[in-house]
Amino acid sequence: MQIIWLLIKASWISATLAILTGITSGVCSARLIALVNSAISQNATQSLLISFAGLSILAFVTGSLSQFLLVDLAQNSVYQLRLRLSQRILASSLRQLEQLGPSRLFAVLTQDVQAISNTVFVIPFLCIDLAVVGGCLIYLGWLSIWVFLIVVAFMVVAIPLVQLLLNFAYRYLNLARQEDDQLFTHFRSITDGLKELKLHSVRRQTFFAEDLSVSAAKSRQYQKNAFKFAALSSGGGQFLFFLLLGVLLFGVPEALPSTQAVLPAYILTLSYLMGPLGNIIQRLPNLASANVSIQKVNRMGLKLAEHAEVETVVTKPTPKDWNQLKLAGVVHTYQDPGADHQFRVGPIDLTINSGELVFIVGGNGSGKSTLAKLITGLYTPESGEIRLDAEPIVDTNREWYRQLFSTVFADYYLFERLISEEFSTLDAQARAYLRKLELEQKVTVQDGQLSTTGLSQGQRKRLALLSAYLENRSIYLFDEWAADQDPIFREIFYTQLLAELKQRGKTILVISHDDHFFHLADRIIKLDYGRMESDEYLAGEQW
Ligand SMILES: Nc1ncnc2c1ncn2[C@@H]1O[C@H](COP(=O)(O)OP(=O)(O)OP(=O)(O)O)[C@@H](O)[C@H]1O
Repeated sequence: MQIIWLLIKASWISATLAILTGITSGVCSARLIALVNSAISQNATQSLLISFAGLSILAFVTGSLSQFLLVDLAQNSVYQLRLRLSQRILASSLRQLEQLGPSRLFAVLTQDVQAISNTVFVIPFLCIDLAVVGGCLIYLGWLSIWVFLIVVAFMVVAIPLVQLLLNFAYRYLNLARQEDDQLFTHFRSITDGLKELKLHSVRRQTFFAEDLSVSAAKSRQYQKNAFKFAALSSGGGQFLFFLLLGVLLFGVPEALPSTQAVLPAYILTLSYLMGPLGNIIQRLPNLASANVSIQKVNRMGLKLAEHAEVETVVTKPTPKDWNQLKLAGVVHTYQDPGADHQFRVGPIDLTINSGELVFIVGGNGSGKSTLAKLITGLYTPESGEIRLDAEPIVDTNREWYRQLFSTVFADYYLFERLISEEFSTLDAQARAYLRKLELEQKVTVQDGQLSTTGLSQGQRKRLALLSAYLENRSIYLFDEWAADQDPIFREIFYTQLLAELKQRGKTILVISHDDHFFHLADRIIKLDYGRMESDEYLAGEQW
């Protein structure tokens, strides 16, 4: 069971201790049953009373200790799983994550990790139950080896039958989990496409009836089937148990008269066993469901690991005085499985000089944002090379290289926490920029934390610009930054803000469709269908 591995991986010492104390507790419980049997069949003596009291206390202490250890272990393993998975996602290549898609990542991070943590919670109880069952079986063997063999033979037939039913449950849970990925995509459509759905009743009804309801119904059906099979296996287990009692009560005394004396003890012990055995059978479907989730997380984890970037802690300072950033024959191809055609950007040969203001222009879908991801090191070129002066950018220094860039992509994410090299002056700098960006009435800054990000699109983009300003890196990249700005602020951006950055010695790459500001660039690179159509230096000083 993979979930047990999860616990052992969290700490094998605690796991071993928990197992040992759990076994002791189980054996004590079984021994207590044996004592009860003795006390019923003989007279209750002083020594039996002392043993009974001692065993009860030992069963309580070892049982509690085992559960405490397992509770710690269980919670630690869920904690580690959450962190490990998040780290793996952070270490994966951007392209790989784009292909997996946010819905699948989100489903794994929330639903699967939750399913695992819910099941891990019942494992401590399951372990104690298993120990009790084990101890009782040993006692039964000691009472009469023949009856024990009959019980074991019965179990050898009964357990695979129950297991068979559980396998069906397991299969349906797997299908339900796969369908839930699809369902999560529809849930995202509800949250992200709320406006469009509200405004278009036919779209809303079609989406609801043909996408969401279909997916939810499939998931419901799979879950129903899964839990019905699980119920059948649990009920079947109980039925088989009573069948066993019947055989012991009515069949065994006929065949083996010598066992008559131990049968009351047998029946008492087996009846005591029913509780823990029932619990185990009931909890097995939970384990199956957690196993599906673990497989899902592992599969995702493995996939992520396959594409994990070389983890490098950036110790080398980012260069401030570089001269040239060179792309030589750089190519990126989008190879989405299922897509009938590929899109290729490149081969791109391009040299960007330090301090240049470069506009990257071209029609929609010409590859501007892809080129930006290649230049910033977010995409690894599938062929060709990027060099910063003499240094080729490879897997081991790509993380270092990325620290050169401050970006505001078209699909930027705005963090409420600001980061700056100078933490002591961060608030003062941020307030100055808030004034410059005409946001001081809307947002305040305290200890590097923005008071709100709930603003208009254009205002949020200004906050993203503020965040980039504070990072104070060598190269700035703006992907259609001005698209959401009013004409006045658009003008301010092109004529003042870019000029100030240039005066501060920054290299600036601006992806833009605003052709009436193109004359302000030092250089214009035009892309067409993934190729560089032109690279034009503009004469004269515009600033
Ligand atoms: N995540 C993606 N998955 C698959 N293909 C993609 C992806 N992003 C871009 N593409 C492909 O690359 C092409 C260029 O996209 P890109 O975003 O680089 O263009 P762009 O010039 O920035 O366009 P726009 O001006 O519309 O922002 C697209 O037409 C599409 O075929």
